[in-house]
Amino acid sequence: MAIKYGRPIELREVARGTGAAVPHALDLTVRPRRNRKAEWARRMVRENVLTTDDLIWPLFLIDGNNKREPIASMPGVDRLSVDQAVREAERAMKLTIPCIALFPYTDPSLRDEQGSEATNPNNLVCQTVRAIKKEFPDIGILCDVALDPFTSHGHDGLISDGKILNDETVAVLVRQALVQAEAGCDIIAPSDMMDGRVAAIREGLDRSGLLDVQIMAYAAKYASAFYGPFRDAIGSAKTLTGDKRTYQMDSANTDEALREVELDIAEGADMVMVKPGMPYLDVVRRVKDTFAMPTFAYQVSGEYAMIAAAANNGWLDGDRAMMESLLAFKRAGADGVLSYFAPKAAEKLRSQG
Ligand SMILES: NCC(=O)CCC(=O)O
Ligand SMILES: [Mg+2]
Repeated sequence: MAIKYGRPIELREVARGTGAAVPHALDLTVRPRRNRKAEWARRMVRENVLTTDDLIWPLFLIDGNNKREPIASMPGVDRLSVDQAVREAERAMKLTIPCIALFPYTDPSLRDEQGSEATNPNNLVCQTVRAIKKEFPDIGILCDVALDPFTSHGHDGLISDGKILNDETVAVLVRQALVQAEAGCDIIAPSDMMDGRVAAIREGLDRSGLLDVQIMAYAAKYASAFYGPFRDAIGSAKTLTGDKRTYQMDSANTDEALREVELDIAEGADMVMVKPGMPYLDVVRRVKDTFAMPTFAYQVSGEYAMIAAAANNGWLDGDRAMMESLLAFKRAGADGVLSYFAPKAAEKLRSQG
């Protein structure tokens, strides 16, 4: 007898004699709805759970003091001055969110062709890392490595004749990773998609004695339309020339994602990431099943904006859509999610006890 998912396929033939006793009842041995009949029953058979441990909270930084600047395309998300970022780190601690991620809005006067501010040991990111670590040494801090918040052209790397240079960029990224790690950052997260950057950064960290600094590689990062609001947030939307398709992945591909992830693991990544999130859950599943590595997904700004905007219009229940979208990452096999919903979701999870 053929068996599928633990049950004989010919079940209907073998299971029943004369049918059910209740009038009008269908002759069904198996009724999947029984396991959904009450909340306690649903809890008993629930396969995946979201907890605050699954959340990484990205924060946007801006120069100044006691400043919070709303981002129009990301309702509910602000750019924060260093002191305010410290307060949000405290909020994350209290909500038991294990890790925050930092993204700077660099003053336009500090942006140049080379993204020089990226390697300034006193840039906004490094200042914030030091300020947070001083007050809250026990929260994890992730810093992005890429040049786009710092370049006048909005690209993640150095440009020559319209071409993004790989190897020259990697050398700068190593220096960027080092200033961040020296400031006290716990996880270096290269998001630039240059080839060979994970190996180069690992070597740079090890040579500087920063052996415990982890690397979370944005291993499969796609050239996506869903990054729009993020580019508003860091101020690169207006300046970006062209697109990022010569370094970020083509959304049509998944085998290529496996090759990218495999390379980053071989080069020393401790954790890998797929980005964006919701439109790429198939990639998350394949990566997790293939490599069994700590696997993260980034629910990016456009995904946040879609849900937030629809909720603000009364078109869907924002809280339920948020929780459903986050649980979907767990179902796809992710160990955690970078999400702008992190504090709101954590508050909800904690109120549910
Ligand atoms: N390197 C970080 C990002 O590009 C974030 C994109 C987004 O949230 O849209
Ligand atoms: Mg790669």
